Amino acid sequence: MRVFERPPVQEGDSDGDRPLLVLEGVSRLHGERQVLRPVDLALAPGEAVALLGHNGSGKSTLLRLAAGRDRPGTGRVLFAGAPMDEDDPAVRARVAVVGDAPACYPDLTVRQHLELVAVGHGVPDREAAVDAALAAHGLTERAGALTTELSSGQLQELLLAAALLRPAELLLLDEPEQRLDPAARERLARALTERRAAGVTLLFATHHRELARAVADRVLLLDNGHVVAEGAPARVLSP
Ligand SMILES: Nc1ncnc2c1ncn2[C@@H]1O[C@H](COP(=O)(O)OP(=O)(O)OP(=O)(O)O)[C@@H](O)[C@H]1O
Repeated sequence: MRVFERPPVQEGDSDGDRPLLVLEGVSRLHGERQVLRPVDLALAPGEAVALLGHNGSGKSTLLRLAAGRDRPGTGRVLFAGAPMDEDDPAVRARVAVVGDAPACYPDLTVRQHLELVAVGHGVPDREAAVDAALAAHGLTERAGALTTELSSGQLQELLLAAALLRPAELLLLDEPEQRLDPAARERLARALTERRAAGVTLLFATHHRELARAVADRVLLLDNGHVVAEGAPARVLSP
């Protein structure tokens, strides 16, 4: 069943058609094993691309390289025309990442964690923005809980809420649907389609085809480190 409808893509901004994120011949070896074959990928501003593939096919590897969290064996990653550098404050201000390792402040409550993110990124009308983020991610009832007291699904909601609360031009998400129940997955799909409609560029790995269909303009199918198919979700993903 088709659960989510995708809104149309908005017109691009003044950067025109210049890609926001480019991977040029990016590959990765682990020891002797080539876990990612050379990949070329360009994301236009406002484009949403989903990475799909079996466990171990190379999705997280590609995302870590795209985020500048890992260095490619060959090739290079460019963000807004310059080499991707995750330590560059300008890049940090423009790129939000939810990786495969949860990172939270253990001594803060859920609300305090989101407030800190909001302060750090200069979110306007902070209190209302935090309230909206709590509601959008099903966390209103848990606002006063310590982050260490959350269930694994609630923790994932918090990581997503923090990434989506702050302004970002590019969102890099590794299996954002992990540990979420069906209602939370629907909230996630809504939140991502809203960001996409607002012109945010998205690159995300997922095992959930419905999420890819709902959110992505383009899908890359990975198999054993190779990109084996690329195109519109309706073409690449079987019904
Ligand atoms: N640090 C590492 N050392 C050695 N091999 C690694 C390392 N990290 C990843 N790999 C290997 O690289 C391959 C790709 O892993 P990756 O995590 O990118 O896959 P994935 O598509 O994200 O899988 P999943 O869907 O299970 O998250 C796997 O075979 C994995 O074992």
